[in-house]
Amino acid sequence: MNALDSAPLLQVEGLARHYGTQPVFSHVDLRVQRGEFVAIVGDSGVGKSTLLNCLAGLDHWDAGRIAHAGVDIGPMDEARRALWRRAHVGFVFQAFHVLPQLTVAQNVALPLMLLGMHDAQGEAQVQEMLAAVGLAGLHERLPEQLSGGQLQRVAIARALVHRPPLLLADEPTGNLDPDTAARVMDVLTRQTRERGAALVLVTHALAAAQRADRVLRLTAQGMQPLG
Ligand SMILES: Nc1ncnc2c1ncn2[C@@H]1O[C@H](COP(=O)(O)OP(=O)(O)OP(=O)(O)O)[C@@H](O)[C@H]1O
Repeated sequence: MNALDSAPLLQVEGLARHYGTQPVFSHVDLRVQRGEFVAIVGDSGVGKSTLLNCLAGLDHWDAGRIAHAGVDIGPMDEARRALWRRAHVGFVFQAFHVLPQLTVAQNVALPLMLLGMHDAQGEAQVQEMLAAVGLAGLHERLPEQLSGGQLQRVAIARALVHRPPLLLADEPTGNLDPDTAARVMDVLTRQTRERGAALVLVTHALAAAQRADRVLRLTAQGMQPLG
């Protein structure tokens, strides 16, 4: 095993972000190992979504460092970061970003298509993922023919289908009834436990946070273990 393989899957040191002169957070440190599930809680507006966007390389930060498997993503230019994100990150957003003109199955297959992996094996992964989130019979439907909770599950299936090593989820069970929420959490935790992904989940839902290995609270001063 070389030094990069033994590095934490995600390592954040001294991260700080502000909007104009308004600080959002500072001194954020975080290490997440492969196969580990970390939940982040915190008051509304404290910067949880902003932090997740930084971890995905979708937003910039003003101080500190983010490394994935030992690779610093700070110096990467936009194009390189986009390619890196496509292969390495599965992101479940609060807004679903499901493409309205594509069917459910095509939406889920999108990451595989972009990675040139949409072959027979890839299509099997699409079907497997749709079944895992409880959408097996709906693959030919268009997004406009789905409920909010079903759309959320399409977004989750799409985030996981290419088996990325880092999963970032922003309130993934926010629009779901308790049974469906539990099922979605099953899918996320299985991907973490069985495939060794690292999962960072932002949530206000106690049921989701209780499944985590660690729960951390984000405040303006940084991140602390809860309890
Ligand atoms: N484009 C922007 N310009 C200025 N301030 C912003 C901008 N986007 C977000 N903010 C502010 O940054 C802070 C962090 O927002 P963020 O959405 O990350 O919080 P959050 O903890 O995820 O909130 P919630 O739990 O309500 O979703 C908030 O106070 C918000 O008002």
